[in-house]
Amino acid sequence: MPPSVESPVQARIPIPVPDGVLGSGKKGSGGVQTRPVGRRRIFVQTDTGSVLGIELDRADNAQTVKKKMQAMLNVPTEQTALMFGDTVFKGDLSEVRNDSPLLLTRELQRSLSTPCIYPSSDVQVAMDGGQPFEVVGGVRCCPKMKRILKQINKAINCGVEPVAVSGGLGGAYYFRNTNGDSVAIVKPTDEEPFAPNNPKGYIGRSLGQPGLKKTVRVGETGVREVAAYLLDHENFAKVPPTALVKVAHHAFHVNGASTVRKGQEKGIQPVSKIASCQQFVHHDYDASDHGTSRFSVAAVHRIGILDIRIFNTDRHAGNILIRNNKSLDNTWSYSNVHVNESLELIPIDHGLCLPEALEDPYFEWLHWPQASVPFSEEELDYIKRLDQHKDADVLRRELPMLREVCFRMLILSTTLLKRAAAAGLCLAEIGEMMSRDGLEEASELELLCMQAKFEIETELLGGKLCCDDGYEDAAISEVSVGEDLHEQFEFEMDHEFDHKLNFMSNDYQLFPTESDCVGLDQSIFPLLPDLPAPAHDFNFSPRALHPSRIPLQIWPDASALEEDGYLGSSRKVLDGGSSLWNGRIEYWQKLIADKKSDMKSPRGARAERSPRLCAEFCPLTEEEEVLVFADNDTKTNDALQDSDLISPRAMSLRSVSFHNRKQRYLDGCEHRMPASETTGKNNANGGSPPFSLADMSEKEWILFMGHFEGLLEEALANRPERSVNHRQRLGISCQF
Ligand SMILES: Nc1ncnc2c1ncn2[C@@H]1O[C@H](COP(=O)(O)OP(=O)(O)OP(=O)(O)O)[C@@H](O)[C@H]1O
Repeated sequence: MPPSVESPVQARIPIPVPDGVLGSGKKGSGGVQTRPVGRRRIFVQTDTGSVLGIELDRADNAQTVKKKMQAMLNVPTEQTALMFGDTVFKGDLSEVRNDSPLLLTRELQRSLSTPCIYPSSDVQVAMDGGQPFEVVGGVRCCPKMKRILKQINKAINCGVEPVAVSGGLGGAYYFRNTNGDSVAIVKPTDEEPFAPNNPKGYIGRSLGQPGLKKTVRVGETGVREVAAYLLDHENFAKVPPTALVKVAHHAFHVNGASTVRKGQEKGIQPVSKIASCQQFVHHDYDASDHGTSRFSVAAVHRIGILDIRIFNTDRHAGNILIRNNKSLDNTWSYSNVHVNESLELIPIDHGLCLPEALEDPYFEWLHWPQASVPFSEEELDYIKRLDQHKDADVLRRELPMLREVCFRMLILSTTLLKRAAAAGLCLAEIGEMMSRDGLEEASELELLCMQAKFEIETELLGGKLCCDDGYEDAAISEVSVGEDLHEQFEFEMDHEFDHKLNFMSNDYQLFPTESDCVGLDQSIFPLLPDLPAPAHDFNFSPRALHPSRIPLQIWPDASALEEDGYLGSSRKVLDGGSSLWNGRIEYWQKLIADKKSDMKSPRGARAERSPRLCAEFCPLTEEEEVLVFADNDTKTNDALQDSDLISPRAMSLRSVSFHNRKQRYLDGCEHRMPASETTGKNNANGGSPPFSLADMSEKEWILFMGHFEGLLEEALANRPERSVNHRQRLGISCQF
């Protein structure tokens, strides 16, 4: 049977086997459940949008599928990969489920400027014999959606046309019932901004390449819309029912297609696409048309809680629809907030949530007064009942085409929400922790993540140091696991990220504050804030981060140390692993704080500024050993803080207030990062390069979350009183 040709669809993948490990598990063998092998139909989509419906036989494998694609669509099979989500099929296809859409894409998608090839206009389009609307993801939880789709199918068969939506950057269509009322908004994935068939001129990238937000790929917003609905338990935030559908209609836009191609002539089948389909919500206006101070606290909190969980990067006012429900008319005041209960807030457009890296989120509500009102008991109870690992499993099951890193993002941000809410933070404070303060600054959350990652890499490497250069050990090779798909995404940001991590390392270890150095001869401190930029030929990857290298790359004349023979002996010091390493850092800080006056010679001072070298010069006393290594022992830490043995600045970094740490980090970047690194080369949206959760192995991810939770707890414990911020924000940002 010849394969039928379909229009662009988004890759759909079979259900992965959840492994239950922190909800972050690798997919099972092949990443999919084993299903009985037999004749199946799959959809294969090229990254330019063309789709083939292919009947799979037992004997078929990745190569035979590629050959069929070549025969029908004239797509080259060389250097292409057949994939869904994170999984790449090299041969066997026995685990692919019926109706799974796969993506055939070029293996080396290195550059955003790669020219886009559009579907050739002579492609024949054929229907697969089904209804115009068929669900391919997310409907199991949504009987309401089934009813809506039934209405639409009936209307389409009666000739009711959809209406193109004029607003927004992507292609969207209101589908109607037989009465002509809009019942759903449909957004085809290949009409997203930058996608090949965008009707508004925002084209130029292939499916799978970084999209409008670099951390969400072109063609992958639809599945996120569904994810937001599935995560909105109890319809707490009122996300309208949403499903992923395969829908065929000639009204859809196909760039470069003739009228005939679009199927407007009799006998020509309409194009079908993969799209998100969301219930149409009757509304009066959106939040950009209305003064926000009359929104109820509860309504704002509900949307805010969702936004934090899903790490929404696109909650602008236009994405909150307002319905004036007169039957609920009830106006009341809380503090300075005058609330009108009749205004119902409905969140829409969640295509840019669950990014593949820590973006700068966008929360329109961040400075609304309602966000500074403490959570209610009901809200706290809801947050407490959230289970990020179960949520990740729900998404794995219902939307297996979502990438693993999205599940990690969900786990990370829900963990933040739960911990922060339990610690008494209000919505605005949690939102602020996630938000960057200006384009170039990292958020508190990013800094926590960077520190957690730094700690685990140090830990993994510290435990493995040995011989030779110590880089090619098991720990490092695990760290280096990088899948092709992630490499594409990381390609452009690796360089910046390397620098950022380096600077962070510098900050932690070799960046005393000015007060530490009062009275010292500045000329003997080449590492003060006017430190020259690090040597650019020292551009190691975070994956190859190695404690013994850290001081070298910022040490202006490291070769001199090598000549003096310091480096060889200092390696021994590191053999004890990260706690020893941390201990040396603390000890070095102590030296800076307590022994300033003893630093007589440049060489002596220089040596004492190195945590590795200080161990050679000034071994710890027994008492100091106890104190310095009691990193996680609060009791001892308290005792340490009270004692005069070590100055406050010499305490563990964990006891340094987070804001100070952030400031030092940012100051460090400012002083040390050359202009070319801070401008123009960052992500497409401007700002700091995002922190990626993708390049961690399973083992690292588990370790990472452990460290992250510990650091988060300490950061929360060290925060200033909430009420102070609360009052300030109410007074400054709102007018009533
Ligand atoms: N569920 C819905 N019910 C009613 N109208 C909707 C719904 N979802 C979206 N709309 C309308 O369609 C418009 C475009 O939708 P949406 O904002 O989701 O598209 P977009 O292309 O992602 O937009 P943007 O470029 O603003 O992110 C919205 O401004 C809104 O008026």
